[in-house]
Amino acid sequence: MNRLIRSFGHAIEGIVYTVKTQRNMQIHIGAALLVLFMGWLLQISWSDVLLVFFSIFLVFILEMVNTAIEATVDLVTGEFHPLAKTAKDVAAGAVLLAAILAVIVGFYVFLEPLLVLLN
Ligand SMILES: Nc1ncnc2c1ncn2[C@@H]1O[C@H](COP(=O)(O)OP(=O)(O)OP(=O)(O)O)[C@@H](O)[C@H]1O
Repeated sequence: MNRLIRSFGHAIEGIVYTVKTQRNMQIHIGAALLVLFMGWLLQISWSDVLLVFFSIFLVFILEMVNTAIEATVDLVTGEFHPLAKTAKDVAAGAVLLAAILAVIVGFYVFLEPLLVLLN
């Protein structure tokens, strides 16, 4: 049980580290809070809330994996290496893809209620 609690503590440390040190993560959190507030204002359906949560968490998760890969690469080498570049670029690309998906979901969920509100 103690081991389980310790693992949980390490996981929380990882989340806190990412939020504290990664500017992109802070931007993702700001954007997520804004989107959730908009969802509340526009009274989007529960299934759309779920969709929004999935996209938000996907971006958070990949930003954390990206941070882990960056730390690992920096641990292994401080020198310029084509494989280090590949590892970091691919990880960053994964975050970008998740962010694009989040924008697509945003359009799908918010476009209609926004148009209704504006009319
Ligand atoms: N050791 C290295 N060898 C080769 N290229 C590298 C190396 N370290 C970084 N790069 C290149 O520089 C880019 C930026 O790397 P860096 O470690 O500064 O990430 P970052 O800009 O802090 O990323 P993020 O904004 O996601 O935190 C990488 O995507 C990669 O193209």
